[in-house]
Amino acid sequence: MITALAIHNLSIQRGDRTLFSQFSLEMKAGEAVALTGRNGSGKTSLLRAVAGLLRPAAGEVRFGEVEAEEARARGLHLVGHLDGLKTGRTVWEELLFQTRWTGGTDAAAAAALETLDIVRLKDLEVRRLSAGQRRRLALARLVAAPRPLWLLDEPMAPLDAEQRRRFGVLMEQHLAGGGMILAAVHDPLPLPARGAEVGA
Ligand SMILES: Nc1ncnc2c1ncn2[C@@H]1O[C@H](COP(=O)(O)OP(=O)(O)OP(=O)(O)O)[C@@H](O)[C@H]1O
Repeated sequence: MITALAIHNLSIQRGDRTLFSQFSLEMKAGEAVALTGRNGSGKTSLLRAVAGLLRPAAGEVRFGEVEAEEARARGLHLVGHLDGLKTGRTVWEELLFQTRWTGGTDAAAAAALETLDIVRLKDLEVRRLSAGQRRRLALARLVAAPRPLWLLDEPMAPLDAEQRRRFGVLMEQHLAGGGMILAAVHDPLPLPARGAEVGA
């Protein structure tokens, strides 16, 4: 179980540009941090580096006592703004695939449909979903396969007011259960969160 995240002096380069350097942040269980910064400052790149999908030019990421490879394989979820969904599957097929892949049960996937309010979309192809519905499907894996660290890239952006409220409650519950949330946002998170600016 990951109970801490420490990012130390991280630098990220894309092409020949240094997006940011010497970025440091520490978090512990129960905390949320809102990553802010102008478009292109490197928020998405930072989340991908924490998830191990992008190699930083310098610095390190530690997950408390848990070894990085194990933490990344089983201790975190990254929900990006491209959502990572296969558009030809139905909602239920895609959620089952994502849930099994990340270690959740079929029963938990069924419960996640309810939690994210997408039961009636179950048999629809992912390509037919609206942006907000698609995001809710992407977020469903957070509850279908519980993992302590949520890395969220503009999670609320396509959600309407009611769905933002519902997802706010889910985030609160995750934190209350000892989870951590690191979220790239342009609007404030609907819960108490520290701020950290990228590329300032
Ligand atoms: N593979 C790549 N090669 C070169 N540059 C890249 C590559 N991927 C991303 N970039 C650039 O890196 C910069 C940072 O992108 P990133 O998506 O991390 O920013 P962001 O802070 O999340 O932005 P936004 O607020 O617009 O979502 C951008 O200028 C982007 O064009």
